[in-house]
Amino acid sequence: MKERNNLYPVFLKTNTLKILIVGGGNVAEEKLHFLTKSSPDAVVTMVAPFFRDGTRELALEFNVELIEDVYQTFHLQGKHLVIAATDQPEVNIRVYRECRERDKLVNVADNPPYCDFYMGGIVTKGNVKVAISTNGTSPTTAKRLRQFFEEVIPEEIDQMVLNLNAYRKKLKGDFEYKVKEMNKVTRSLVGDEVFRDKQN
Ligand SMILES: C[C@@]1(CC(=O)O)C2=NC(=C\c3[nH]c(c(CCC(=O)O)c3CC(=O)O)Cc3[nH]c(c(CC(=O)O)c3CCC(=O)O)/C=C3\N/C(=C\2)[C@@H](CCC(=O)O)[C@]3(C)CC(=O)O)/[C@H]1CCC(=O)O
Ligand SMILES: NC(=O)c1ccc[n+]([C@@H]2O[C@H](COP(=O)([O-])OP(=O)(O)OC[C@H]3O[C@@H](n4cnc5c(N)ncnc54)[C@H](O)[C@@H]3O)[C@@H](O)[C@H]2O)c1
Repeated sequence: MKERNNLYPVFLKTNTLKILIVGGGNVAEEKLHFLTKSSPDAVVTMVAPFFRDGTRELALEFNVELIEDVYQTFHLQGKHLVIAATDQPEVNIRVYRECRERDKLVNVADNPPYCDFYMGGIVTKGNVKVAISTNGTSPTTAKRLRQFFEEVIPEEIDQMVLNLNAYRKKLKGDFEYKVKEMNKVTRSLVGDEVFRDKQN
């Protein structure tokens, strides 16, 4: 059978969930960069004996706690999501194992078999967010698609969702009426051909 992406995307409230990144090198910094680009208010702790200068700058800007230490099991306490990105494969695998034992979601960066979840390519335009996954088959494609959508999705999309939100609040009627009305006013956003098969 043809392969398809069966992953289920969710939009995590990273301002209340606690994230741990193990490692402070290139890969850890890249993961931190994209995490804070999407979620500047994420609650992040990093543990490593060495941190890059760029990581220290990001940590200062985004209020990331840096612990200068080798990874120890107790660092997992209170964490919901864990990303392992050290250059020591045995440390990354230990983090993976100890997270699974504690029912914590874990991602060993760039190592698909050791990921409960993948980081995605992410486009943010105000309230609108698009997340991209290639099922772990081509991170480069995820990056290129992210760049493409950053270019083609207009900044004004945020004003549109705000206007629609305000319009919905003004509508008087039951849920069914509101659904119909919201679909009616947004019909022109998708091509006519969509309506040949669909009711809305
Ligand atoms: C999207 C993004 C998000 C982020 O990092 O936050 C992300 N990788 C990005 C970039 C990127 N990473 C790598 C390259 C070099 C290209 C290359 O070598 O092929 C580039 C491109 C570049 O840098 O140009 C290296 C790499 N990455 C993985 C492997 C292993 C493998 O492919 O098997 C290898 C080879 C390592 C090696 O050879 O040892 C694996 C993963 N990387 C993922 C996410 C997950 C899958 C996402 C999906 O489903 O598509 C997954 C599975 C796990 C994870 O890490 O979560 C971010 C772009 C952000 C942006 O630009 O917006
Ligand atoms: N740099 C890349 O773009 C790239 C791409 C693909 C794969 N990789 C692989 O990913 C791994 C990480 O690469 P990198 O460039 O980030 O390495 P790096 O040398 O820049 O960083 C390694 C980090 O791990 C930390 N570390 C080592 N032992 C630790 C421990 N016990 N507990 C906590 N932290 C510990 C170090 O202090 C350092 O901060 C390597 O195995 C590398 O081969 C790197």
